Amino acid sequence: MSLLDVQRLTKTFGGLTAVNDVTFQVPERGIISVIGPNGAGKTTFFNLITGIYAPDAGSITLAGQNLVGLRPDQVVAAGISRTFQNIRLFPSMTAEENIMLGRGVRLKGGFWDAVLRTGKFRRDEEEANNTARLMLDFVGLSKWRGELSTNLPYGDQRRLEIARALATTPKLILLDEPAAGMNPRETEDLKALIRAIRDELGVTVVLIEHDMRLVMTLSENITVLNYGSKLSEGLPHQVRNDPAVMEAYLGRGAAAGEHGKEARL
Ligand SMILES: Nc1ncnc2c1ncn2[C@@H]1O[C@H](COP(=O)(O)OP(=O)(O)OP(=O)(O)O)[C@@H](O)[C@H]1O
Repeated sequence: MSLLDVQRLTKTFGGLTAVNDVTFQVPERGIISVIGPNGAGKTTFFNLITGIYAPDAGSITLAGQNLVGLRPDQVVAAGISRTFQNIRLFPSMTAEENIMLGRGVRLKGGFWDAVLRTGKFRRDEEEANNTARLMLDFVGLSKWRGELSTNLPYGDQRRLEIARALATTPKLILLDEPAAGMNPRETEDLKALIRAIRDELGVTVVLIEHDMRLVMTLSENITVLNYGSKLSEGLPHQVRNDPAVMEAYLGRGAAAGEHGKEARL
């Protein structure tokens, strides 16, 4: 059984079908990429899985549990966390505090436990602290623990976002363009981190990425979206050699003349 099972998912915005009848399955402990030209529907697809948008049709299950109709925080509690295309850290908080916020969804105590600082609250706080330290260590950012997140180098801010998503102890993590803006060295480090997330934490990874070198060397399976529909799917070399994929990229890339990395499969 797939860990994530998406069947015939569709989402329209007015007259535009952003995601069109997409079926997508992710095996447990897989590293899977979703690629496609700009506007292909990739982020909308993630937004549907994470409860930001409700689909018009189709089903989404995680380990057999239905996710359609859940709020984003409920999807996190069910076991899916994510990072976003643009950095979404709290700049006035330290690296550690940013991660503790991510942990909030797993806390057991309620509002009054926090107000009254009950034993349950203190245990929650201690657990959040421990998780934050473990995750900082895991992504290699221990030295930045007490530093404001805004003062971290760019690549480290992106790693911190991943640490925050991991602090919710997900079954599956969705990474939306994790290598965007990274230099080649940072991208290599990111590749190792993504492998460690799967190999050491046992967390399944799905990423949207435009950096084709990263996608082709890291992914076990690739799904290509184009105008909201699934255009191709398969092993990296199969997708790379699929004429329909080349045409989708080169057609648009050549027309726009500016897609850079995207056009180079
Ligand atoms: N909230 C919205 N309202 C209306 N249209 C939207 C909305 N969100 C996305 N779209 C449209 O849906 C289509 C798919 O957009 P989406 O952002 O999912 O593509 P993408 O593949 O993630 O693109 P990129 O690679 O540029 O990030 C686009 O035409 C976009 O303009």
